[in-house]
Amino acid sequence: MSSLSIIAPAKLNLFLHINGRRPDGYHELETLFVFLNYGDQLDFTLRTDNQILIECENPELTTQDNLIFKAARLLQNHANITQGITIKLTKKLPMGGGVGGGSSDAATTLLALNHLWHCDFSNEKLAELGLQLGADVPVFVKGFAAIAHGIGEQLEAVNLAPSWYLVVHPNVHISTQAIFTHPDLPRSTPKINGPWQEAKLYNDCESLVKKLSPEVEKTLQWLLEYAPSRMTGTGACCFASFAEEADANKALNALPAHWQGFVAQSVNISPAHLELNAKLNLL
Ligand SMILES: C[C@@](CO)(OP(=O)(O)O)[C@H](O)COP(=O)(O)OP(=O)(O)OC[C@H]1O[C@@H](n2ccc(N)nc2=O)[C@H](O)[C@@H]1O
Ligand SMILES: Nc1ncnc2c1ncn2[C@@H]1O[C@H](COP(=O)(O)OP(=O)(O)O)[C@@H](O)[C@H]1O
Repeated sequence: MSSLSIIAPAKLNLFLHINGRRPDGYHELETLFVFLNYGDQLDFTLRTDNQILIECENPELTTQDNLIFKAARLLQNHANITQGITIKLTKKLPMGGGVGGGSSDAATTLLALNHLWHCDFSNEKLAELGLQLGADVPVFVKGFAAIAHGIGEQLEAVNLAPSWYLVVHPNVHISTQAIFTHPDLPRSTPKINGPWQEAKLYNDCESLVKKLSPEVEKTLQWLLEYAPSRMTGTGACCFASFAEEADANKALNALPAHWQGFVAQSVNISPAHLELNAKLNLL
C-alpha cells in the first residue's frame, strides 16, 4: 500500500466539568466525547525520501507548526523510519472551535502512518505518543466515544444512542489557553458520583466564554429556540441536538449568514477507525 485517504472527524464535548487544576497548570476534567461523521480529509502518499510535506489550500497549515507535521515527525523518529510522506489536507472543520480538528488531524496521521510505514504500534502506544501533542489526541487515536478523566486521556467507553447535531461556529476565535488560564473559570465541580446519565451536566467553560464573547451568547440563544444546546470544549462552536436529521437541516437553513454551521450525526466509533479498518480488510 503506498497511499491512503482517511477522514479526521470532529468531536463534541457533550458535557465538560472541571474538577481541579494540577501543579503543571493542566486541568482535571470529566468530559463526554462523542464523534461526528463529519471532518477534515487527509490523503497520504508515501515518499522515497524522508521528507514530510503538507499540501493545503491554506498556506498557514503547510508549516511545521501543523499538528499533522508534528505527529508524522514524532512517529518517524520514534520508529526510526527512513521513508517520508506527502499529506494533502482538505480542511473542513473550523479551527480553534472546540471540535478538535487539529487533534483529530494528528490522530488520523498517527493511525494512517502506523500502517503505511509498517510501525505496527498498538493504539495504546499511539495514544501515549499522541498525548505529547495534545490532551485531546488520545481519544481520537483510541476511537471510541468515552467519558474522559484526568486531563482527558483516561477513557471510559460509553455507548450512546445516535443523535443529529447542528454545530454552529460564531465567527469568533476563543483560545483554549486563554480560557484555561482565566481567573474566573470555575475549577471545582465535584466528580460525578453515580451514573453520569443521572447527574446535572453542563460545560464549565460556557458562562465565562459567553461573558467574554457576546457572539457565543447570541449563538446559544439562537440555537435554544430550536433544541437543547450547549458549547463544545472551550468554544467557540455550539451545538443543538435533534432526533431527526430534517429538523437539524431546517434550523441550518435558517442560520444567520454571518455564522457557519454543519449538520452531522454522532457515532460511538470514530469514522477514521471505520474507514481504516474497511480499507485494510479490502487488501
Ligand atoms: C478543552 C478541550 C476539551 O476537549 O478541548 P478544545 O476546546 O481545545 O477542543 C481539551 O481538553 C483541550 O485539548 P487540546 O486542545 O488537545 O489541549 P492541549 O493542546 O494539550 O492544551 C491547550 C491548552 O489548554 C490547557 N489545558 C488543556 C487540557 C486540560 N485538561 N487542561 C488544560 O489546562 C493547556 O494548559 C494548554 O494551555
Ligand atoms: N491540523 C490543524 N488543524 C487546525 N489547527 C491546527 C492544526 N495544527 C495546528 N493547529 C493549531 O491549533 C489551534 C487549535 O486548533 P483546533 O484543534 O482546530 O482547535 P480546537 O482544539 O479548539 O478544536 C489552531 O488555532 C491552530 O493554530
